[in-house]
Amino acid sequence: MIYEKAPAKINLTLDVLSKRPDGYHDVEMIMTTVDLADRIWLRPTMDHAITIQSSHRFVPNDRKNLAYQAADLLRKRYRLDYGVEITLDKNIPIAAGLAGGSSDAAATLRGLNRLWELGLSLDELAVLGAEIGSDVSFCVYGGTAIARGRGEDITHLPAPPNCWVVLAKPTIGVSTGNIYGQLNLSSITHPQTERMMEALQESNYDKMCASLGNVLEPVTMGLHKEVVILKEQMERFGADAVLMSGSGPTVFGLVKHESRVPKIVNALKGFCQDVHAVRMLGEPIVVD
Ligand SMILES: C[C@@](CO)(OP(=O)(O)O)[C@H](O)COP(=O)(O)OP(=O)(O)OC[C@H]1O[C@@H](n2ccc(N)nc2=O)[C@H](O)[C@@H]1O
Ligand SMILES: Nc1ncnc2c1ncn2[C@@H]1O[C@H](COP(=O)(O)OP(=O)(O)O)[C@@H](O)[C@H]1O
Repeated sequence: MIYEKAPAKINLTLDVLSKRPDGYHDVEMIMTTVDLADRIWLRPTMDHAITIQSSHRFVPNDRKNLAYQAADLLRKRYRLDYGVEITLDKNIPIAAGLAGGSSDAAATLRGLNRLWELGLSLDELAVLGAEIGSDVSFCVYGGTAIARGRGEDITHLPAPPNCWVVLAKPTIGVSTGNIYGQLNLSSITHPQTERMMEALQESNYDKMCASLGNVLEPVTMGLHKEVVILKEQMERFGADAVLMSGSGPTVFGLVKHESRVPKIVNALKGFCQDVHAVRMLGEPIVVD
């Protein structure tokens, strides 16, 4: 039995550069992993089937599950007929902008590479991951990186300065495709991606806070007032800087001083069920 941890990501920046002929968008986004993770167990079976067991009733247990698609892709690409039972212990909120499904797929690729002794590098797994979804390549490595192309072109960056991350997800789901579809490219205020990269190089917390930006935030906020309210509340209760992650609806707040975290968490819990206070992970996943 193989165990893998599948951490969530947040977007420190998210810029959209252009719409592509294939329907996707060219993006430029800085992502980092946080210590909120799904747990995945991979158990070999004799029946040549891929099965999914999940602790969460809204997670599909068939081929719609991104972890299933990861196993299926490896089996087809390397002409294998091994059976595997994939058990998912979900902790990352679903359809939240935190890449939970993508991280499960990435962890399944890493884990099956070990279980089936395929000898693939992380770079090779990241290329395969791009066939499953735009965020899977980043999730194969974890850590901190700038992602370009449709998200699959990864350049590693230094870990962010240490701080707390308070995550809060309102009880609405958003469709990533719908949010990209409603973006008006001619009226975008681009985030300061270069400045964020400098902040990470310099390990400058204040500069990192001042450089947060996500062009999808106004789109999701225009559709869901809950996100606007949550961001305002997090700022009011004392987070140093607040941004929506990915296509949302999760909002995260950066907090330098640990003593301020309980007050923010308790205040948010009054009107939002899904609240987590976690640390940045920041460093890439290490494989033996
Ligand atoms: C917005 C981001 C930011 O990290 O994440 P989430 O909010 O989903 O976590 C990503 O770009 C989401 O990546 P991912 O969730 O893997 O998206 P995919 O399954 O590949 O695509 C879902 C849909 O989003 C749109 N899409 C996605 C990526 C991209 N670069 N351009 C797009 O236009 C397309 O309409 C696509 O059909
Ligand atoms: N392993 C998985 N965990 C969560 N959701 C999954 C998984 N596999 C497929 N999905 C589907 O993907 C959709 C988006 O899931 P998720 O990755 O949690 O969101 P996001 O891309 O916004 O971070 C969900 O609606 C769900 O039906």
